[in-house]
Amino acid sequence: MDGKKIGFVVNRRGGGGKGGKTWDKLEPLVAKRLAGTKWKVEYTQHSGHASDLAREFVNEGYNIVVAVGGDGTISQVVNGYMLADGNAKGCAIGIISSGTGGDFVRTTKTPKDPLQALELILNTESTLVDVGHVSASKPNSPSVINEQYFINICSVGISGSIIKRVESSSIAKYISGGLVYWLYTYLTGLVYRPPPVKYTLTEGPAGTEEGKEKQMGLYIMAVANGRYLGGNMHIAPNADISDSQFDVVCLHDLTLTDAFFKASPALKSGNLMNLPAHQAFTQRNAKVSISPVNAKDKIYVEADGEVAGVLPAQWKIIPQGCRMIIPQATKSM
Ligand SMILES: Nc1ncnc2c1ncn2[C@@H]1O[C@H](COP(=O)(O)OP(=O)(O)OP(=O)(O)O)[C@@H](O)[C@H]1O
Repeated sequence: MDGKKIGFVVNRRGGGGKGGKTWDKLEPLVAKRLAGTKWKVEYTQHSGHASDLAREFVNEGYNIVVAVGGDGTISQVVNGYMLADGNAKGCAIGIISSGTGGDFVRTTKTPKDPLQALELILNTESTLVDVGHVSASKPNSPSVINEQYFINICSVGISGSIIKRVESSSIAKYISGGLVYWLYTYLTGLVYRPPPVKYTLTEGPAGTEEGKEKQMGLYIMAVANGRYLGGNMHIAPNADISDSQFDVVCLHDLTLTDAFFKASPALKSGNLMNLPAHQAFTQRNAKVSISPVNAKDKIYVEADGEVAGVLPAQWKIIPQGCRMIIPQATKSM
């Protein structure tokens, strides 16, 4: 750690307060372990603050920025890092997971134990991983485009509706994050009807099969860098965070019965491709675009578990855009 500077971005609210508890236990050990090394902790004060803090750490020449929180915090740290050009500045991201869903660390196999995660950060070389980028319309001003990075999965369809309901919910402050998510997943499942959308996978020359615009009734399309979403749904079992491509996994034109009795169990077990081809497909792509057939349909896009906008939206991958300290075995998954 000679001469290195380490910044910790701590979301004390992550995992319904688990982030704060994790950090309080870890801080004395960090102080001991990093004696003689320059390190600093900053606490998030509001939603989105983790991005600003990560950007400041990168700009101040920190070599490692550690996200202490859940998928939302990791995602915001990645956004700040990308905006500050962290890779070019020789900075890497570390993760101490203390959130609710923990989907990204499930893919990277980052230890759940905070002490083990800290030791990993202090003793492992960083590796280059891909970063996703999405541009989507702002929900209340469709002419304004929201651009952001994501590290795990960005999805649209029922998942976007669930996240939108969770974020707007007034009961969220009274019951646990996991329970709120579970509740809205079932409620949304009952009322969701796949809206018609147009989509293109990979930009091929107009008129060719590659760049051809197609149409479907959208149940869910996951533009995946990582493998899990929604707290352990194994939606993209073959996704690789360093192959320079997304795994695009799509479920479409499902009836309510098929969604509950076929798609949900298949999602949990990672066997989506056992569904018939007219209801599911998976494809490797670096670029994706989707727009609603009916302009008035508000179809929500979520990125790393937070609302990122509404359709129309476009995705592109930034190959090896970010340095991350993750277990070595996940380099070539
Ligand atoms: N001080 C704060 N006040 C209010 N919200 C905050 C604060 N700090 C962070 N947040 C927000 O808390 C949200 C949730 O954080 P995070 O994703 O780390 O935990 P989680 O949702 O419990 O875990 P997961 O995303 O893994 O399910 C993020 O949207 C973040 O912007």
